[in-house]
Amino acid sequence: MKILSSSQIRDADKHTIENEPIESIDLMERASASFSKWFIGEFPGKCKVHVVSGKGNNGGDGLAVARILKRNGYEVKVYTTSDEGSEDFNINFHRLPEGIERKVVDDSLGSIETGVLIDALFGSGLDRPIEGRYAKIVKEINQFAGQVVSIDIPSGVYADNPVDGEHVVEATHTVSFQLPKLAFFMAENEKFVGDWHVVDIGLDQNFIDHTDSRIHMVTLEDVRSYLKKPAKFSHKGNMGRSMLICGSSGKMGACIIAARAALRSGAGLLTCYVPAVGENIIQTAVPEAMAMVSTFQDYHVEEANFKGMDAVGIGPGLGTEDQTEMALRKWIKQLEVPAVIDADGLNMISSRPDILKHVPEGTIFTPHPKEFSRLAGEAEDSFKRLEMAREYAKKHKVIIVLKGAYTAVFDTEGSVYFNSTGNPGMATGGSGDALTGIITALLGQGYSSKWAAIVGVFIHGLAGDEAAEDLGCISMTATDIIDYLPDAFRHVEMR
Ligand SMILES: NC(=O)C1=CN([C@@H]2O[C@H](COP(=O)(O)OP(=O)(O)OC[C@H]3O[C@@H](n4cnc5c(N)ncnc54)[C@H](OP(=O)(O)O)[C@@H]3O)[C@@H](O)[C@H]2O)[C@@H](O)CC1
Ligand SMILES: [K+]
Repeated sequence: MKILSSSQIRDADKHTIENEPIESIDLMERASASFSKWFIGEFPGKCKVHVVSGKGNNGGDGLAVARILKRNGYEVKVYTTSDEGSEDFNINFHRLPEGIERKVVDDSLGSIETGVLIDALFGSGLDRPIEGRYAKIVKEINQFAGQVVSIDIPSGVYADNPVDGEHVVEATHTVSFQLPKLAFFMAENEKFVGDWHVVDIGLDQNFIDHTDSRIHMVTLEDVRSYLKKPAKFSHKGNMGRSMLICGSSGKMGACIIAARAALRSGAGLLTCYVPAVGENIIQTAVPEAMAMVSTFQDYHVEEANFKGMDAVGIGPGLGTEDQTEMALRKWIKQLEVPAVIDADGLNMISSRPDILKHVPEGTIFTPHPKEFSRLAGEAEDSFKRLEMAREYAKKHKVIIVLKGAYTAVFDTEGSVYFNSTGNPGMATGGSGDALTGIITALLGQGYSSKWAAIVGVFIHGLAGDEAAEDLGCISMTATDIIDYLPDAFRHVEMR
């Protein structure tokens, strides 16, 4: 699914009005009906609803929603910051039926004790920080003890830029029209956006399809269409020969997790290249994998032999010994197959950036934000980090998997794909090692680097979601994520 900027959405809105054709006020009615349908589903008990409307079209939506909810049996009170506003605001202001309490407010809503508050103060037309009387209203909204539902976007949040003021509505839910907004994927906006939802308002799909956007959200349908099904005559040899270069004394767990995840992701033949300390451990814990053993006891020092391999995963539990760093340099120089580099592998590249020039095009890096800042420098905010990661991926011709609440995959052409699965329970030791194993296995099965990363991240998150459903976010471990991989793959396969 594409993510469009505010101005692109405005163009889609204009195009729809001209070409459907539909009057602007009727499009507002359609949007408000979609919002109300969501609202009624979420709050079926006929609670008291407080609608706070600004003077623009976001406020106009609020007024139409007030009318629709009243018709559906809710007790509704409307607060407007003026009695006049945009053309469509004015029409909906006059359409407010009897029986809806109205209040034109200056800088205070007055005391609101119960019910649900709908925030329609500002939408995508916000163009400066919220100040003065509006700031006081936002403060009151944030002091309200009940749930706050923002129409389209929380007031004070910009769709495409970082928040620049102190006064921003902290919504429990945000119901966005047609498409999600880039702002929803940024960690610092989580407290403003709450849980977000998208409702269809019937903007011209053809227009959206032909609008150029390099920002996407990966959906189940996307992954479904890219998932390779094993051919009828497949055998272990053509399901990919993959190698994981992993482990050091005290860090063999990372290796076991990556190996198990790779096997659960369809790796045909898996070899784990480990230091001697790891031989018995890996052979016992993961009997399905072969072990290639370094002569050195505690960590990696030598060249691995990649001959006959289809994909390589480098990183889980490697440690950052100087000699391992020397080895990493050699591995990277002799890489001729697709590879994913994670964790200690990335840390070593950060401390020796000259290694970068030897990294083959299309290699996948899977940093979390801290690892990314070691690679590319600190970013002021998530929007800047997004631009930095996009530039880094383009410049070095690598695929970046930037891990976070919404893990983002950056391809070498400047496009970014936000993942839509996963939960906070996955921020647990070993979770990243599992992802490395999954992506290595997919590379081995012939997925392009970009789609191995996108599909791998989605499946990893989906397995985490299935695990969380049964076990809860607090108790789940990386091993649980692996145990739920079969469910996740089945879920994607199901039609
Ligand atoms: N996309 C779609 O297809 C559809 C979109 N729809 C809806 O339209 C919404 C966008 O509406 P919108 O353009 O009228 O803007 P909105 O946010 O209501 O602001 C209005 C005015 O507020 C002002 N203002 C700005 N910042 C300010 C500040 N800090 N402090 C004080 N004032 C400030 C500024 O006016 P100014 O004061 O500069 O004259 C601005 O023009 C969108 O979010 C969605 O809900 C649906 O109805 C139908 C389909
Ligand atoms: K709003």
